[in-house]
Order: sequence, then structure tokens, then C-alpha cells
Amino acid sequence: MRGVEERPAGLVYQPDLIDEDEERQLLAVLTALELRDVRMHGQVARRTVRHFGFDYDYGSFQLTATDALPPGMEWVRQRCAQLAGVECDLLAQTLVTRYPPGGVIGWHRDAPAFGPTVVGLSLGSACVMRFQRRRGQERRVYELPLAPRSAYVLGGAARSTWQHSIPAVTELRYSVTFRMIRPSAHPPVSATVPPDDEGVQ
Ligand SMILES: O=C(O)CCC(=O)C(=O)O
Ligand SMILES: [Fe+2]
Repeated sequence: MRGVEERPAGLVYQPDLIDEDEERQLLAVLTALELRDVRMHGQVARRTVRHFGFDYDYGSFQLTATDALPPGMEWVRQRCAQLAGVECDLLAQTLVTRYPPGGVIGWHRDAPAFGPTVVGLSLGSACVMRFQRRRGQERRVYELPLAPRSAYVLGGAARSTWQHSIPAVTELRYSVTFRMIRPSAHPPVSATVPPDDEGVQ
């Protein structure tokens, strides 16, 4: 990546948040889930997803209440909340994403309707998470390898200022992302402010 390297403030990386047995147990839950397509800008992404707590419509940017987190995933929400230093209940939305080989997520910041802290757990295989921000004419960049069983926290500027993306994965990867819902974004008020994505694929 071209640019001046800078580690985003507010980015936390935790290797081995879960152990191999826990990963196997969680993958058994994740692989049994019915996942949905992601349609953005008239295109269907290669990655597939499932939301719990609140559903996010990628076309209208609306949040609506949906299925509760499966009981077999509560412990991992607890673990991620602990890592982020937030109350478990505040991580009201869970996003499960399945990346087949070649699956990506393009440059974006998560929608503003999601609160100030995002926690993500990686399973199955490693990938790289890329970060970028503009500083005047200059581009600041950072690359964070994400090992399976590791977790990251996006807080502070890493959440609010920096964009992130994941280039094509080489092996099947799952991620579980926990996010808050800003009080003003709770239904019936919709999350109408779109993310500043640049063609999230
Ligand atoms: O797969 C990941 O860990 C990142 C997912 C992500 O950035 C998102 O869904 O907004
Ligand atoms: Fe994201």
C-alpha cells in the first residue's frame, strides 16, 4: 500500500482471544447458520452474512430488530465485550460474515448508526486488515495481519476517522463483528446516514 505508515489510534489487537476448541465449537455454530447475500450498488458480493439483534439493510441503511443472538454465541459476545471494556448488552448487533476464497470487503467506515466501538473476531484462516486515512494531501496507511482466533477493537480514531478493508482472502474465513447501536438509531428512527463506503463488495 502506498502512503506513510501510521498505526491508527484506538486500534487494539488481541491474539488468541479464543482457543482452538472454542474456535471449533463456534465454527460448528457458524457453519450451520443460514447466511444471506450482500447486495450493494446492484452487485452481489462474494461474502455472505447474517445479522443478529439488528438487521442492516445495505441499500436503505435501515436498522430493524431481528433474530436474537443464538445462545451458543453469547459467551463470545461476553469475551469481546470484556476485551473492548464495554457492557455486553451494549454490543446489541452481531454480524457474522463468511468469506470464501477471493472474498473481500472494500474500503469503508462502519455506518455512523453503529456506536463508537466495534469488536471483530476472526475464525478459520488468517487475513490482512488494511487501514487508510487522508491527512491533507498525504495518505496514511496501516496493515494489520489478523490471525484466526484473534480479535480487534476499533475505537477512537480507528473507528471514527480511518477506513478499513480486507483484500481477497485465500482460504475460507469467518468473522464475527459486534457493534453498538447509537440511541438515536434505534427503531423507529432509522439509520439513514449511509456509511462512506467506496463500493463495499
Ligand atoms: O471481517 C472483518 O473482520 C471485517 C468486517 C467489516 O469491516 C465490516 O463488516 O464492516
Ligand atoms: Fe467494517
